[in-house]
Amino acid sequence: MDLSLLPGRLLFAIPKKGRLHEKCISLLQGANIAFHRHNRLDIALVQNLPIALIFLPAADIAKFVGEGNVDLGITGQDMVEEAEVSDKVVELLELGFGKCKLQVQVPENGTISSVEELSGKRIVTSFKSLAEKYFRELDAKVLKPEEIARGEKTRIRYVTGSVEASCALGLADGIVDLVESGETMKAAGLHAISTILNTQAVLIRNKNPSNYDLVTKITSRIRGVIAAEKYVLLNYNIERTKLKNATKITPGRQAPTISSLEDPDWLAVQAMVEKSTIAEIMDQIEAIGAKDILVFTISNCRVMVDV
Ligand SMILES: Nc1ncnc2c1ncn2[C@@H]1O[C@H](COP(=O)(O)OP(=O)(O)OP(=O)(O)O)[C@@H](O)[C@H]1O
Ligand SMILES: O=P(O)(O)OC[C@H]1O[C@H](OP(=O)(O)OP(=O)(O)O)[C@H](O)[C@@H]1O
Repeated sequence: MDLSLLPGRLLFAIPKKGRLHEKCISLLQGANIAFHRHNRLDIALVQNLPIALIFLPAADIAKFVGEGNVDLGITGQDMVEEAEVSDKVVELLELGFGKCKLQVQVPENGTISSVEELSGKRIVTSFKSLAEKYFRELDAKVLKPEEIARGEKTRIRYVTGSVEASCALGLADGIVDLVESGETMKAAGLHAISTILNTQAVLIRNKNPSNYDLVTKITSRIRGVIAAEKYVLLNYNIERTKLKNATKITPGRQAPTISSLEDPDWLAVQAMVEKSTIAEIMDQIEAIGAKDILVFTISNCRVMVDV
């Protein structure tokens, strides 16, 4: 990595591959952060802003942002917690993708049905520090001090992947692993008995970024891209007498835009609506008499909404 190119540039770490990578690339495109990544290079200079993109494993980004001199990064909240840097980074935005849960799982046909029964037994995971913290607190409640003093605490073993096979292969009594659809857990004959945390991809910065103004600009652009993906613009016409009922259904983000029509008995309404609810919303307003219902996608925006 040719570090001579970096002075004066904000360092922005992006997952170099894996399930978060593609979404991150489309976020950068939506935020007009233009770059060309040469094959196999882990650094790309942004052409239209003083930024250098650093492509790293998602598992390492939290450490580089929290303890290194990387200013900004995108990774999973689980990675931030696992890296034990949550006190060293500032979470700027939840990005709405990469959602999953870190859960304690045991064999469905086994004898263990609660986490308390796992205290003192064997756990396998790729999230060693999170699992150790969780079971240290559990052991303190469940085990006697003399049992802990005798070393009878829960034993946490680290594996890099295929954690779900650990019970069947006799290495563990339970596992701590991520669950998104639940397919892997089900296929492995496991079920969840406790959730340690919910996680999604986040934009994080370190406590003293090299360029606050640029961090603010990037955050605002990415917030706009996320909001534009989450919302659509709904337009429709409604009789003036039904406006109150209609705007209860489509209150908009701050308030709906109401425009008059040539026909004094009718009004035009425009409101932002969450994409995930648009079909149901259209059903409801059509049922009360809305006409000419049109939905427009938002290519980009700057609105302060929870994303
Ligand atoms: N089903 C899932 N399995 C693993 N990680 C997931 C899942 N769903 C969302 N994530 C998020 O993605 C992060 C893992 O991304 P990462 O790129 O490190 O691994 P990966 O997608 O499994 O790719 P690779 O195995 O090539 O490293 C997790 O920490 C979590 O935040
Ligand atoms: O609930 P699901 O949608 O099935 O996803 C959860 C699985 O995905 C991840 O494994 P990954 O696919 O990254 O492979 P790995 O086991 O090598 O980590 C994770 O470790 C779980 O095993």
